Amino acid sequence: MAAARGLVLSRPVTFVTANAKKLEEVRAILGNSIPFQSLKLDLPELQGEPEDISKEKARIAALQVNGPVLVEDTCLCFNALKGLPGPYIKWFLQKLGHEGLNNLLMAYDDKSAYALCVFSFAAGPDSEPITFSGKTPGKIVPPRGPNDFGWDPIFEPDGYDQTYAQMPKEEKNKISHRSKSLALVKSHFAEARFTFDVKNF
Ligand SMILES: O=c1nc[nH]c2c1ncn2[C@H]1C[C@H](O)[C@@H](COP(=O)(O)OP(=O)(O)OP(=O)(O)O)O1
Ligand SMILES: [Mg+2]
Repeated sequence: MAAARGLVLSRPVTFVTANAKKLEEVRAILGNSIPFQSLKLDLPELQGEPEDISKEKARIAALQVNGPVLVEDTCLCFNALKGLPGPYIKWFLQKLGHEGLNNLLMAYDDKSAYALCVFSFAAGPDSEPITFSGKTPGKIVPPRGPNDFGWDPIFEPDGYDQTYAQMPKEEKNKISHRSKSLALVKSHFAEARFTFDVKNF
């Protein structure tokens, strides 16, 4: 029955990430719009363009899970640095900290930046992943607010006088790179009329 209406996923989608904070936000943003389970795996990451990195994560995840997966890769891109650190932000943050990231822009007047989240969905190990990108523009500022998620304290989205870290979670989740990307994932699932074979869950 369901098969005639669209692609049937015989298993729930597994969101694969090693980052508990990402998972928390994805849960809050998706609610029960897409049933998913999560798996904590630190997937290897290619170097290159954000979409390619995200797609490759999805391929590896789908092989490991042997079923439908969602993954995402998040970038923080400084316009003065032509988009860097971009996908390498994790290592820049780890080595330089918030202050060092601010210092990278010391030589430039342009402190503008954007947060980019690229989700990839692979229906299984033999399917080509599809990507969904969400971008939120802002600027890099000295850290303000709680230091509990990555570079949130140094990213002030355009139109706000608070950093991501200072904003209430619901507010961040309304405007974030992650929520914009997930909005596209949701509409893809709605349009593709994915149905879930519930008895297999
Ligand atoms: O909304 C965010 N607000 C602040 N910081 C954030 C956000 N989202 C990711 N981040 C941090 C985590 C990591 O330092 C880097 C992205 O790297 P990225 O490879 O995508 O994340 P990850 O390795 O922590 O988890 P995963 O296992 O899903 O790859 O930026
Ligand atoms: Mg990662």
